[in-house]
Amino acid sequence: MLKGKVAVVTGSAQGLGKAFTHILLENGAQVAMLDVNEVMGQELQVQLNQQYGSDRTQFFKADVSLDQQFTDVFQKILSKLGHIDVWCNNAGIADEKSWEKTVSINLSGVVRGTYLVLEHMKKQNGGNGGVIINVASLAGLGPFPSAPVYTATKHGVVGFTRALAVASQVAGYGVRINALCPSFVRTALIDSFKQEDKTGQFHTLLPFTQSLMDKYIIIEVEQVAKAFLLLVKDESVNGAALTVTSEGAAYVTFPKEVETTPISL
Ligand SMILES: NC(=O)C1=CN([C@@H]2O[C@H](COP(=O)(O)OP(=O)(O)OC[C@H]3O[C@@H](n4cnc5c(N)ncnc54)[C@H](O)[C@@H]3O)[C@@H](O)[C@H]2O)C=CC1
Ligand SMILES: CCCCCC(=O)CC\C=C/C=C/C=C/[C@@H](O)[C@@H](O)CCCC(=O)O
Repeated sequence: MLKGKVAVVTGSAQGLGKAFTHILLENGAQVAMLDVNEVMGQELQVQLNQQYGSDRTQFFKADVSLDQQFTDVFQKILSKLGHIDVWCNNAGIADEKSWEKTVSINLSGVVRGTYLVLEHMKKQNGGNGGVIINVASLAGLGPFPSAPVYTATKHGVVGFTRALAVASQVAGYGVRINALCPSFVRTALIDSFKQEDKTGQFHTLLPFTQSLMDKYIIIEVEQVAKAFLLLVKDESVNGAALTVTSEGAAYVTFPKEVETTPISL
């Protein structure tokens, strides 16, 4: 039960972020929705307030790639809701043509959101601790050939999450940080990634991408939301990467040492 808890979800106007918002509300939390899409965000807030009660959700427009805007909205959320117990860096895009934008949202936006809330949550600053879930991808664990920059951002999210989780444990922040690594999920993002204005030079790999989608079998947002809730609730989990595929959810076991093959120079 998350009654009395305050959660923030970036990219919550649709897709996975909307599903995370629903499951948080179903479990009693109050949710601050943050998204660059103001129209969809405000429409969803009206729907959710009707479904769960008028004091349960608030929408804030913000672009996670813009430092000052994101910081200002963070302060607004804090002043309105008082404290934050759960933070989900979910906002993300897949655009190999505008690859700098992909990096600034998928990686820089995650770092920015994490550092903003960490200062509030960590016990050294008088915080009450909390949990941060960073949405990566299976492409954060292995190469997704048709989207090398997207792959790089998701690998970065996994690495950043795992490193910060250890730092938090060693420093005694009282904050858990975990990565969520879904396979293909039925949202607008994977549809958009079939368009040449998103795939750029890798448009020729579309048949390969489709074969990968067929191999991994597209899953539904609700399946990923259940895994998300597990990371929110299980206070024993820190520094984990939780995969979600058509076969279910599974924690990644990272090798203690990377396997190498010596060569003579
Ligand atoms: N759909 C999939 O197959 C998978 C998605 N993911 C990740 O899940 C996360 C959510 O993706 P989906 O729900 O599929 O996408 P989506 O496109 O359905 O939703 C993304 C949401 O993020 C918002 N957003 C985009 N840029 C933003 C920005 N700069 N600032 C604030 N909000 C912004 C959009 O307005 C949208 O509401 C992303 O990080 C994505 O990489 C990971 C694995 C699989
Ligand atoms: C760019 C569109 C992104 C869509 C959203 C996602 O994040 C989907 C990620 C889903 C699957 C990624 C699979 C990556 C697999 C690699 O680890 C590697 O196994 C692929 C190599 C090809 C193969 O042998 O299957």
